[in-house]
Amino acid sequence: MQTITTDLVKQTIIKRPADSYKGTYGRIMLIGGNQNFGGAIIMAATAATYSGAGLVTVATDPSNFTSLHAQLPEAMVMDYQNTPQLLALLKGMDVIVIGPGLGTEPGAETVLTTVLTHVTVQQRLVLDGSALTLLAANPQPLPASPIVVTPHQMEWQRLSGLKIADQTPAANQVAAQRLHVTAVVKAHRTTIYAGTQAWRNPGGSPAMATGGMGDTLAGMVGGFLAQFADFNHAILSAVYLHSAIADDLAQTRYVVLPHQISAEIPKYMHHYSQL
Ligand SMILES: NC(=O)C1=CN([C@@H]2O[C@H](COP(=O)(O)OP(=O)(O)OC[C@H]3O[C@@H](n4cnc5c(N)ncnc54)[C@H](OP(=O)(O)O)[C@@H]3O)[C@@H](O)[C@H]2O)[C@@H](O)CC1
Ligand SMILES: Nc1ncnc2c1ncn2[C@@H]1O[C@H](COP(=O)(O)OP(=O)(O)O)[C@@H](O)[C@H]1O
Ligand SMILES: [Mg+2]
Repeated sequence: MQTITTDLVKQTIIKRPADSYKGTYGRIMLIGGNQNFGGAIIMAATAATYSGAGLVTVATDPSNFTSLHAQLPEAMVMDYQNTPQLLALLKGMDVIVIGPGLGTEPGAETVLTTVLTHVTVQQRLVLDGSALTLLAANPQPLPASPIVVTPHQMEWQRLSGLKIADQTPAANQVAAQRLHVTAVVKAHRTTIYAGTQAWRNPGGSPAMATGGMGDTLAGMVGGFLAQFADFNHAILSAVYLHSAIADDLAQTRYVVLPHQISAEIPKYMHHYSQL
């Protein structure tokens, strides 16, 4: 297993060409946030936007529109239950993140199925949180698109069938290959599996153990995938930076909040782009 290096991150986060515009940096849709978990999709969308995604659309429960806009006026919104509009907007997306705060009610299952059956091979897909729990409870075929899943250990148990105690690197690798996904198995030391390759994230601390920390990572992964061509390197760089920022903040803080990480992302990306 390789450790993710700063070299990989600095090679991934490149200087922006002068002759570029918002379309250059990707169109991303983040889908989730039911009436109870609006914060999750707000945190994910904030992370995607602060990661530099060019155009951000959030498909969520309408009860979240105002709070989302108060936090993130850069984002566009739509009602995730409006299937015709969802299908129309999905077509133009480069990246789709689904799951943060989506919940597991039947309506959420319908949204997930709509996305899984319409996403194209050109689109990159991030499956997190409730999307993984729904998939595990009711397996359905995954599209041929590049897919990354970002489970915590219980979500990975549900999805892979591996009990937490059995989630060894070798078993995780086999499971990721069987699912045809890149798997970011989150833990104190997160490990990432893609085909025959595996990486270990060197950072992270218990100061990160706050609700929304994974939602923020899912948004960062989506934001990086919207901009950086190499699929796995974009994912690895997002995982690395998420915990690197948290570790720096934790030097003077007992707990690090997800939105504090998002606020730091542009500064850290600038730093790595200059190296
Ligand atoms: N502000 C918001 O809107 C927020 C909304 N959120 C959204 O809520 C949705 C549900 O996501 P979820 O992760 O909260 O619940 P679920 O999938 O049932 O997993 C929890 C179960 O797994 C167990 N467990 C064992 N190991 C574990 C581990 N390493 N890490 C974590 N859990 C571990 C754990 O064990 P226990 O804690 O009981 O010991 C418990 O039994 C999802 O859409 C998410 O995006 C959240 O992000 C919070 C902020
Ligand atoms: N003790 C810890 N050490 C390192 N990282 C941690 C620790 N606790 C939590 N994290 C990180 O926080 C995130 C938690 O993700 P997740 O459980 O999905 O959160 P949520 O769904 O509430 O947003 C993961 O990136 C995980 O690696
Ligand atoms: Mg989560």
